[in-house]
Amino acid sequence: MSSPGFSLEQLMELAGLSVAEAVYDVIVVPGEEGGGKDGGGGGTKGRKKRALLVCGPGNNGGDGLVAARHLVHFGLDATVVYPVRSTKTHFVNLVRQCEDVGIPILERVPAASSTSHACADDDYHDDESGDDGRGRRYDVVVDAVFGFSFRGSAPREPYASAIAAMSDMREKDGSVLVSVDVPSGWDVDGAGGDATARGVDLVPDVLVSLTAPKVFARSFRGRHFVGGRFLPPALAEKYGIRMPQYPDTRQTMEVEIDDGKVTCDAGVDSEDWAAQYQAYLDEIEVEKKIEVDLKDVRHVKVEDWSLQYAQYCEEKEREFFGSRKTTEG
Ligand SMILES: NC(=O)C1=CN([C@@H]2O[C@H](COP(=O)(O)OP(=O)(O)OC[C@H]3O[C@@H](n4cnc5c(N)ncnc54)[C@H](O)[C@@H]3O)[C@@H](O)[C@H]2O)[C@H](O)CC1
Repeated sequence: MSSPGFSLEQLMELAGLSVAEAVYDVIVVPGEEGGGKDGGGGGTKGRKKRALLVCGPGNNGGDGLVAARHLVHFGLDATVVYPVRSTKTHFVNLVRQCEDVGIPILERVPAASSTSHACADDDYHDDESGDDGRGRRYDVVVDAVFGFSFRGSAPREPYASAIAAMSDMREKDGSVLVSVDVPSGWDVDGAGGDATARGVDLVPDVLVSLTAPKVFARSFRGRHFVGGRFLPPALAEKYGIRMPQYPDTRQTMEVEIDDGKVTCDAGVDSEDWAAQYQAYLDEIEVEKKIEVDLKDVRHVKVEDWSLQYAQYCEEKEREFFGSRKTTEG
């Protein structure tokens, strides 16, 4: 089988673009002040919509950096929080690309606007802390702290505080909270409630699943987009991965998973897709035939993802056909 041949950089660019598209759809209302096609996402009338993107140490954080840049191109005002900067060249470049379009890079999540002026801690009023001192309210906060490689019982600092601060902004400022791939601190194979039990109090309004929804998403109750339109159809077909039928040029589509039932109302063949996707979920749950679902692929290190993915598929193919020969023969 030939490798899909994508580099991590390419996948991340497409993933981040999907996130930006979903964020735009959620917060920019056409015709409203500061939104809509006539004025762009930032609009020429009213103030620009403001996005705060909180980026973690891994590739989930990279998706956030990419999304920030696209949001600026879409006309929004973006600010990035990147507490611990990766020294990998690609990430250094992503930060530079953000700075080149005027995105401030902060080290800490600013206090919610409703508390910032009352905050006794003067740290909150210097550039290092992140608060611009104007009690700025963000229309949307993007949680790109941890994705599918989050491990352990609880997030370590500085991320535990960053996650708590995002929740605070949602509660106190009414910012829309959008999580990238997996809400930070949630168990990718568990249910959302598990996180609360572990003291992670983050409940996003919106989830953008990349490539395919992970297991926890069955219990997610907010708005749910699937993005990351890059899996070659032949590969998806060969391994039974039901991909969304993205409409026209869209990078995302909105879906609904309600008590395990998948529905979606966007685009071409969406009804077929919903049925197929439901079958896929059932299949991976019960049959465990060729397990090339993304739940397993996530254990592959994302660096050199495409090569390892191809090797993984080959291995599964050998296992499947090998065992079938033994059973049949
Ligand atoms: N689906 C796709 O095809 C693509 C998905 N992408 C995104 O990549 C992330 C997964 O990236 P990865 O680098 O493997 O991991 P994370 O970003 O989730 O985090 C790893 C990072 O976090 C640290 N860490 C883990 N647990 C803890 C903890 N308890 N406390 C503190 N720190 C922790 C760990 O040390 C690492 O530094 C996926 O979800 C998508 O968003 C790609 O962009 C490409 C395509």
